[in-house]
Amino acid sequence: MNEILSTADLYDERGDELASIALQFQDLGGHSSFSGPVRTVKCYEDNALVKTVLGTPGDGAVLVVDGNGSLRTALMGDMIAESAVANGWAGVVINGAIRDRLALAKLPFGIKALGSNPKKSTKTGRGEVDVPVVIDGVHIEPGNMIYCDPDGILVEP
Ligand SMILES: O=C([O-])CC(=O)C(=O)O
Repeated sequence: MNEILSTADLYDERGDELASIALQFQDLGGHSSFSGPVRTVKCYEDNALVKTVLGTPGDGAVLVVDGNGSLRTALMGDMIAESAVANGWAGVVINGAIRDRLALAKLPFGIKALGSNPKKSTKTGRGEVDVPVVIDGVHIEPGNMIYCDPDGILVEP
């Protein structure tokens, strides 16, 4: 995202055309302002799909991971995040937990997540890729634009 245009400025310009996610995510990456077209993974305490998708070219997209809000296992750590950076992803929004906070904070990457847990996720590959997801009542589809900064998250349908 253009660092000058904040989500608050964007909201003032566009209003309720943009959906705002009220859930209070933490900013855990080295970039706290980021935006891009959405791709999605829906999974539950299993991060094999997150790893696979972030290991493919991101072309500036933001991966929205609907982990159903579980804080019991980490859906991303420093290795997966480093691969995402190398593959050109702009960032991730994880409705769930991450781990390796200290390393993630140093990466040139946007990360919003609910919190952290050192416990690994399973890796069975269960879940879905590029399906519509709902986070805190906001419907998010692959291809929507998402704008993130320290104030919050706006989704453009
Ligand atoms: O492998 C995992 O489940 C997550 C992780 O620790 C990493 O990305 O480094």
